[in-house]
Amino acid sequence: MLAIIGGTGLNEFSEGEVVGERHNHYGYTSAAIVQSEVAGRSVCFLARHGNPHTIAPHQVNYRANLWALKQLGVSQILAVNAVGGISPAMVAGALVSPDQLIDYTYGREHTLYDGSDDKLEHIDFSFPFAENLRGALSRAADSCALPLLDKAVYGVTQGPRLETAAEIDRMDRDGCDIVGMTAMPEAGLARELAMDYASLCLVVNPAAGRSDRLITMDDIHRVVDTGMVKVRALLTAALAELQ
Ligand SMILES: CSC[C@H]1O[C@H](OP(=O)(O)O)[C@H](O)[C@@H]1O
Ligand code: HPA
Repeated sequence: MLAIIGGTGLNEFSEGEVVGERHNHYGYTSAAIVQSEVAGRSVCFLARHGNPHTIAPHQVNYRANLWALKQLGVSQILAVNAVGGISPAMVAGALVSPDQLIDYTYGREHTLYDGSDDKLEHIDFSFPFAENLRGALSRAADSCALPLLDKAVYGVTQGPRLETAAEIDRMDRDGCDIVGMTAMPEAGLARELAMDYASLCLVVNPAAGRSDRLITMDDIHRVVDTGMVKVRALLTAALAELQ
């Protein structure tokens, strides 16, 4: 089974049946998980920030979300993320499938190996995003004639505030191309649970200090409104690729 985790601007993917439990031993999932048929396959959808969108990125219960998806038999996750653009190619409106990440978050419940049982594994995380899913996204982008940038480092910040210009300069020096607040611990937990995970990012603003304007939510929402139409088309085509 494949799951889509929607972020800013993607609260619903399609109508469907509520499945699974909202509560597990990690607490409550962000929202009910909804299952439906898309492109001839069964897909689960979970709204990361709740529906309506009220949960801040540092307060998302990533462990409950990932655990609940695993219990439903999910083995592949396509995550949707709104991000800021750092490097010049990452302009507002661009679609990006990152191949690497750097985690700048802190204080989040970021692992299932928390001492609550006797288990401990040090998972390999050299390549955080699954190549089979990234390949499907690239083929889907070709079939929809939608440009998709498939090499980018996603820097994950704590939020919910946006970054300072100096923080973005530092992230640029570190090699980050895009910045968001949610890919970790989500991607790490997916790996701990042996689920393939890839991220489809929509660049919704130039990162702090990367344009001559301040960042406003109005500007972001304008990009989200048009960009999510492309995201939905690309996801639907990717699901067909993954049959
Ligand atoms: C200025 S919008 C910030 C918000 O959008 C992104 O969320 P998501 O990855 O769930 O689409 C970013 O990480 C922040 O949480
Ligand atoms: O500029 C940003 N910074 C962090 N997260 C974001 N999510 C969308 N835009 C941004």
